[in-house]
Amino acid sequence: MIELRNVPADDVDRMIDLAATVFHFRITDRDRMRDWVSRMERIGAYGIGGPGEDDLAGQMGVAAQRLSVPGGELDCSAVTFVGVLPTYRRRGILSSLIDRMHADAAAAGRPVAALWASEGPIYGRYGFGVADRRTGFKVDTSRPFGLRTVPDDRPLRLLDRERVPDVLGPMYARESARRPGGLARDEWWWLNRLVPHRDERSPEYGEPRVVVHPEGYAIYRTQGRTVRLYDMAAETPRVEAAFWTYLASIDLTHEIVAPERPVDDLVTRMAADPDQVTVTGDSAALWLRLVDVPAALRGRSWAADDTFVLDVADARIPGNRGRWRLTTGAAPGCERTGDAPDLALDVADLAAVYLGGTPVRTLVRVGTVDEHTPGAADRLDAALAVPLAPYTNDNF
Ligand SMILES: CC(=O)SCCNC(=O)CCNC(=O)[C@H](O)C(C)(C)COP(=O)(O)OP(=O)(O)OC[C@H]1O[C@@H](n2cnc3c(N)ncnc32)[C@H](O)[C@@H]1OP(=O)(O)O
Repeated sequence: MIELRNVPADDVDRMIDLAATVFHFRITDRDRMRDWVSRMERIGAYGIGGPGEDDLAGQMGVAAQRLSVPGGELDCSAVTFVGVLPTYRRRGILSSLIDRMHADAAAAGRPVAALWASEGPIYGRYGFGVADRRTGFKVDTSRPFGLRTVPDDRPLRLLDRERVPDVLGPMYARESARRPGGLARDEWWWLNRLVPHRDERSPEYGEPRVVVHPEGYAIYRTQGRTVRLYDMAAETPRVEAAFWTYLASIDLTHEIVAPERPVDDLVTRMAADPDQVTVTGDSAALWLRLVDVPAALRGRSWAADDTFVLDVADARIPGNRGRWRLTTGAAPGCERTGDAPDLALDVADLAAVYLGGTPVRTLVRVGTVDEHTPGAADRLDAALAVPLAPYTNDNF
């Protein structure tokens, strides 16, 4: 029998061991991991009455987060550290952890949940959709890297790592207000996840370097002739051009790799010689779940005044199912209705379009959204439109 319980603080090490087993990693810094897991809400699936009495068979961590959405922020359950031991897999433990997480999020008044998936096929069945993507670039800087955008010429300066939370925090908050998909970063997150002394995933890279401008920052590391960009925020394209120019002109380096950039990053268009920029990847980033559909739809701003009837399917949260009259515009509304739907879609597809990263029109073409009223998909896209593509750079 499996019983779900909150994991007490003195079981945090068991969670870390379980994670190392299921994700196949060696624990190199248990203290830092303990710090991180201790800060989460923790749900454990304990095996009761079997041979492994009181086994921790499965687990989920949930951080109480804030997700930037068009026009503001929403409380969000940020789901992480999910695992089920190989000896307990495929008996419904993950499904029960997800149901418990949904119930907890609803009770805490969090209209959305979000996660990064270890594998693409896992979370769609639970109503998660890919809300934003990341693009990777490689820039050849073995010859001068000219830009068509005139860089902002105010001076850049290097910043000590310890000052990162204070100096970059407000800049990141402004970036999140401009661009949906950002998660709140506290001091611990900045120091331990954005600028740790060592990048555990790519330990060949050196110490983090942080370069700041009055209207932005870039975090990078170097290794041999390569500059790797980790994070960048720029309030204007000219500031962004200043950072690309800086990164391209670091002495003794020949290339920039930037594997985790927004899909609308300007570097490909700014480059005077487009052949110097290669797109190296495109991958799913944040998976979003609308736990409370009407609250989530009322909780973002909209780019056009319109009204839609949406027929929403949801295999796991009955309260979301059925027809909703969505009013977009200055005073958004979302109420139940019996009227005929303009569009019918699964809650996972509603999550995929929610931040403006995927056009509804595209999902109609894919065949997963039904357009009952001709033109409704285009109208909803106009209402969902955002000036900057959604982007999440915190893989939690
Ligand atoms: C946010 C994060 O932390 S992402 C990290 C997720 N964790 C991992 O990838 C670590 C390694 N894997 C595991 O620990 C486990 O296999 C888990 C957590 C992915 C799945 O746990 P389980 O308890 O086995 O899942 P559960 O039995 O509830 O499966 C429910 C359904 O999802 C399906 N499913 C589960 N995992 C997978 C998968 N990796 N790929 C495809 N389908 C899957 C099952 O087949 C089942 O389908 P069904 O309802 O049609 O029969």
